[in-house]
Amino acid sequence: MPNPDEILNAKILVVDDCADNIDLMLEILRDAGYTNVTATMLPEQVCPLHRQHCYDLILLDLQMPELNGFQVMKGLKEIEQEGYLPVLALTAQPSFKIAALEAGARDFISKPFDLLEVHKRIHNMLEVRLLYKELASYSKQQQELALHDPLTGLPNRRLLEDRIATAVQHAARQQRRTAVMYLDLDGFKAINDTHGHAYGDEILKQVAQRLVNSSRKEDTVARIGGDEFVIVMGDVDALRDAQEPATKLIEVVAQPYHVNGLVLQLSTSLGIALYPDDATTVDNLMHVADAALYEAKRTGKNRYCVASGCAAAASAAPVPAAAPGAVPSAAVAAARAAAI
Ligand SMILES: Nc1nc2c(ncn2[C@@H]2O[C@H](COP(=O)(O)OP(=O)(O)OP(=O)(O)O)[C@@H](O)[C@H]2O)c(=O)[nH]1
Repeated sequence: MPNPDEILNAKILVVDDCADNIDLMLEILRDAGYTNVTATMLPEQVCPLHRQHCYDLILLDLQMPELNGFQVMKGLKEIEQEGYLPVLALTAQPSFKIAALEAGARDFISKPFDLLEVHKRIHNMLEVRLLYKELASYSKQQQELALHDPLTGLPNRRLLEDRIATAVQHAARQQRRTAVMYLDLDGFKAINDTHGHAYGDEILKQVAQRLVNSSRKEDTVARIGGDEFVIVMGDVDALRDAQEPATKLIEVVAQPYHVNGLVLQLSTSLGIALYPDDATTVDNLMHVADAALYEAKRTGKNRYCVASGCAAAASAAPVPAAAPGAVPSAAVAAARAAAI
């Protein structure tokens, strides 16, 4: 529920073609403690002003010569993105009251003003408006959470599948390819076991950031499980367009990590599947990329394999040496041993 300060700080616009009416309303609002109040005598300015300031309340006179309040509300409806018209209509015409509500106003105040009624209606409307905004922002937050991984902020599996489907549709229309790259860090369990889960979390966040920084803006980088990430590349012509980025990703993951005064290195394995060469559905692309990843793990880790012929395309990205003063984890040691 919005608190009294939030209500008094709400953004209010007064619209009236009569300067005396504006002065009176401004005085009423300021006396009541409202701090964020502006006014205009130009009805054609209401939409541009609302687009810019997103008012919590618009006190709108209905009878104005050039553009009346009903026309202003029509314009506001077109630009109001949240679907909530924060209009309180001001009218001296009893017959306009219902018409104003039908046109989208939330409530009305009759002229001449009854002070008590003005205060109550404005307060009640702001309370509902701010509550509506809180709910809208909570619901947006919930949607974000449902589609993103809370640790890294990356898209989760649900959003990833959607992105693959979109990329595949686009590729089908353009007669192009889509690459799905499935990454799994090598020996990550040992990092958790040696340095603790919180330390592992920090590494995962840094890996996520590096993958994002090394990918194109239009690619999707998702985290779909513990130490598993997937990158979707659209607009791919041939396998080599995925192989070069794959090598780069393996290299950036292998750069040293500085966490809690320790320097640590790790490697990653990666499987590549191409639409439409290796599979044509989202599930199958993921499945085939996962199988290629498994092959990369099986043949020594710290490399990529492609779905169509892993052995031939296996990358020989070197396992990085530990930096001076490094504390190599069991994971790195294992990866290095596997690569020798
Ligand atoms: N820190 C942290 N660890 C996680 C999280 N989710 C899963 N894990 C751990 O990540 C590890 C994943 O290890 P695996 O991929 O199974 O095994 P690995 O040691 O990486 O071995 P290979 O994949 O064969 O190289 C497991 O120990 C999980 O408990 C998380 O959110 N944070």
